[in-house]
Amino acid sequence: MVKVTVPATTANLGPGFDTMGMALDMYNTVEMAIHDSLVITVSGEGESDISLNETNIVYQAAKMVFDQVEQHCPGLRIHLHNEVPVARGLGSSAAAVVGGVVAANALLDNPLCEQELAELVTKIEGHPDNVLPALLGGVIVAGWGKDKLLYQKIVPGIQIEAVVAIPEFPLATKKAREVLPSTVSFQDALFNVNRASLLVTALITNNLQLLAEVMEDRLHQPYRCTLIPGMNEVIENAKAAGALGVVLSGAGPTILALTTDDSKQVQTVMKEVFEAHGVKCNIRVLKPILSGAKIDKS
Ligand SMILES: Nc1ncnc2c1ncn2[C@@H]1O[C@H](COP(=O)(O)OP(=O)(O)O)[C@@H](O)[C@H]1O
Ligand SMILES: N[C@@H](CCOP(=O)(O)O)C(=O)O
Repeated sequence: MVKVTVPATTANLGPGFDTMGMALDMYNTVEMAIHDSLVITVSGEGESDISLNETNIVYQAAKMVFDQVEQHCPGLRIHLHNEVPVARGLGSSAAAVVGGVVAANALLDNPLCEQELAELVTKIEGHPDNVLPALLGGVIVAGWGKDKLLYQKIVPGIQIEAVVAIPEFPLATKKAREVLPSTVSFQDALFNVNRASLLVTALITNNLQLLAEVMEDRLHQPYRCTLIPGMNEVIENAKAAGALGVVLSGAGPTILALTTDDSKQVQTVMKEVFEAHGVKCNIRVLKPILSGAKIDKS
């Protein structure tokens, strides 16, 4: 039996749409063993909603590893324990995909190397900005090159915390991608190239002042705010309360505010402004983590 622990992630980080993401200290676990049939059990977040049959994406991801090494996928006994809320923009699907792939690879004595795992989870999820930080930890910048996935892990030297305001309503990433435009203006494209480049620079040089200035986006947030009541007001008021960058976490609806010191005021403001717009939310204070999926084999 193998047990894989996978972190939550916050993808995009504002301007880094489908390109940048960061691992956070909230975890899902996947326990997997070969069995005479497929048996899936779930506890924690999503325990009454997550599929218990072949459509479960942890199983689907695991099966793709067996397919890739041209081995028949046996029956599997899978237990999932989830801390990551489902369809809230904290990488629950990414944690499921990474957990399934890493667990199956471990059951097969790790035939797939890191690059192969990174490319497989990205192909399954469709973009690298949540699955790669879930796999590798830290902040990841990634995208497809001509014939391979290009990625780089950044280890920020700055001590920051992430206040996340997690609305009680779910927003499926698929739905949040459907509202995105097929084309954007040259000015908006240039804006995001500029801010994403400056964001990477701020993280590498530990420049907090620059970080606070550049976590802005024109490619996805202006369109997704129509799906999340109070989103823009939560972002603006959290910044006014002293947060550094405040962005939509992944495809939402969670809003993430980076802070460096006492975040009590930021937490209060985020909760109150969401509630003023009829949205109940949970507030969690998370920390960026530098490690990704971890395997325990017994
Ligand atoms: N622990 C899990 N095990 C299996 N499937 C999961 C798990 N967590 C999430 N999922 C699947 O991922 C879907 C949510 O993915 P998505 O819409 O991308 O939201 P998120 O922003 O949380 O990644 C759920 O509907 C469910 O099908
Ligand atoms: N770049 C994607 C990221 C989705 O992250 P998730 O945690 O919401 O699954 C997007 O913004 O659609």
